[in-house]
Amino acid sequence: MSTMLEVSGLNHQYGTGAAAHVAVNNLSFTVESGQLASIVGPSGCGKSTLLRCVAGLTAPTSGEVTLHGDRVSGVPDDLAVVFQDYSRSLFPWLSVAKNVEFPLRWRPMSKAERRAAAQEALEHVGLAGVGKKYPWQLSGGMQQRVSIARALARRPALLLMDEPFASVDAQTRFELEDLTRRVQREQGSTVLVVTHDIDESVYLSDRILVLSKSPASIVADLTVDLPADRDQITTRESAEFVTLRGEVARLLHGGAPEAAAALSDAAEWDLATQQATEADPKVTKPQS
Ligand SMILES: Nc1ncnc2c1ncn2[C@@H]1O[C@H](COP(=O)(O)OP(=O)(O)OP(=O)(O)O)[C@@H](O)[C@H]1O
Repeated sequence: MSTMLEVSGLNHQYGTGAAAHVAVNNLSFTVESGQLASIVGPSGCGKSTLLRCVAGLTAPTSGEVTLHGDRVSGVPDDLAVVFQDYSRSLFPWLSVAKNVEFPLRWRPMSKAERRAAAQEALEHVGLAGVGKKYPWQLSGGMQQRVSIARALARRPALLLMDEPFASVDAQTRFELEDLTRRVQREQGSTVLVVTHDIDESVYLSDRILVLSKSPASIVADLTVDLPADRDQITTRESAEFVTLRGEVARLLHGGAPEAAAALSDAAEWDLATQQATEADPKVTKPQS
């Protein structure tokens, strides 16, 4: 396997003097071509800052990022990012097909080739029939599928995903995790996912980089030795999954895996309660 991404001695500091805040501290790692790696770390530890530096959206204070050997300075043409907030990343005035085609406008492709690439990407994410609709006519999960299709249409050397499923319900999240794994394997893509969800990092990945509290540094680099064919029920019940989840939890929280499971459950509770409250304001979360 060849190295697709190399991060060397990366530091990032916001502000200067008394207001300075070091968000990322001397991070070094590589991601091999065709690998699906997750970055998991506590809230505010610097995950998004790291991702922005990798994407060329933020210049690191020091250190270097290279993509297939080329130094990243500005957003590389063959890199795509899927963000958490699909509602803000899709253009509401463009049809779904036009949204997916949009980043291809700068490629040396004919209109027909762009249209075909967009259609193929939509088929990959199970949305072959919705090209003429507008994003606001789709469910949240479908909109996030469109964002993924838009990223895939560019056949990126590296696909970055920043908390990509944090804004959808638990069932849709499972579907999107499976979709990501399937598409990644079909296309042999290299994917780096940032998540705060321990279970998701284990289920999705070939490898997990666990980050420390702020400023982010790597506390562990774990290989996920689960079968390539995964299933949301049997994989999550397997002894290997439970052991690895416990290991990540201990590294993150320095405590029992149950504590981390409770944290993950609490996050799902919050989301479910928020959705239920929007539907019926009388619904409230029970006090623990
Ligand atoms: N533009 C900015 N200016 C100053 N400080 C910032 C800026 N962006 C982020 N920070 C700070 O840098 C630290 C890391 O932020 P970052 O968003 O990278 O963390 P994160 O791990 O992605 O957080 P979360 O999991 O909550 O999304 C935080 O303390 C944050 O307040």
